[in-house]
Amino acid sequence: MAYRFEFRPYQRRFRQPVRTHHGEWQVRQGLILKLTDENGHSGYGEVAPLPWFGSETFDQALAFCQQLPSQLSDQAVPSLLPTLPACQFGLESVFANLERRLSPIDLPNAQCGVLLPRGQEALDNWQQFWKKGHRIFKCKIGVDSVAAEMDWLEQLLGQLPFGAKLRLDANGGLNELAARQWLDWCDRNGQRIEFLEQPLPPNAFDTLMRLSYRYRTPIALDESIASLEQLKAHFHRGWDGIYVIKASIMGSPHRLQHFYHKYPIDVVISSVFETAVGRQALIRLAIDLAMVYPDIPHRALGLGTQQWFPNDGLSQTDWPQLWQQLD
Ligand SMILES: O=C(O)CCC(=O)C1=CC=C[C@@H](O)[C@@H]1C(=O)O
Ligand SMILES: [Mg+2]
Repeated sequence: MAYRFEFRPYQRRFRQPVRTHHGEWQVRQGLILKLTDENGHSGYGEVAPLPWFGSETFDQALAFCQQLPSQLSDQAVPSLLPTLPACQFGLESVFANLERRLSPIDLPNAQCGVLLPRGQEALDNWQQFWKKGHRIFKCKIGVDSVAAEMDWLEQLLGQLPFGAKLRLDANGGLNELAARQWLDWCDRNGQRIEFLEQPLPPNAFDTLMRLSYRYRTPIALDESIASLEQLKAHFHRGWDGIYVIKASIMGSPHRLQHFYHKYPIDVVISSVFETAVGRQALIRLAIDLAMVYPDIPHRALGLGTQQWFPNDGLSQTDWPQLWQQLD
């Protein structure tokens, strides 16, 4: 069967820059894909590059989409180069969305971790999310001094009810001493810290392994395992911590699911600040993975990022309307 392929670039300015050890991120650029079959049914997908995690750039993804024919067959996808993981994910998703014809669903808020702003704004904002049912809160560290960030987070823990859990994310921005200070701090805060994400850069694998044995608080990796090849390498080198999977930049979701069938690793499906189109593909993937091993407890998804954008219509799940407004 032949399908009409269309794509529309988008860009979304964050309400405030996302400040991490990588720097300040002001605008999210991506592409929405649309595939229409001969009966007029359409499916949608999203290409959301994250080059500082190792994916292609937006310009490379745009150039790739521009050179695709306007008529695609379903053999078009598997042959993508591994250097275009966000395009690979988007194309497999658009075919799956068309073929499965599932209506958009949402997550219960308790199953969706919220990325809070830093500092005083986190103290001012967490309650609105708690009232909406969120129980998992993520905070970025590794930007200011350890002392200043610990002071802020102790204030936050002092305000959070005991049912809440914190995820800390250093984006590889700590050195070993600071990582040990943070892990000691996490251990001293008992069960209230779910994990410490990427305390050291990806090239510090041996130290990350050592720290994962020395401290009780789990260590989660995302920059280290940004591609499926890196994920497999970490698994076979013995990483038995948490895998934060940014599936939107990890290429084929089918290949990821195939690996998970064989090795049910401890996974968090995490956002790269996609629109509702990409977010829906991640929710579907998370459900598919959970259904493989329904008896394993599954961690909340890291998809609580919509509040970082103004109400620009790209968080809605009325995709024909979302598509129209990109014209
Ligand atoms: O994982 C989450 O809970 C939210 C998404 C998130 O934290 C990130 C998305 C994209 C890039 C980074 O700034 C950051 C991360 O490092 O996980
Ligand atoms: Mg992270």
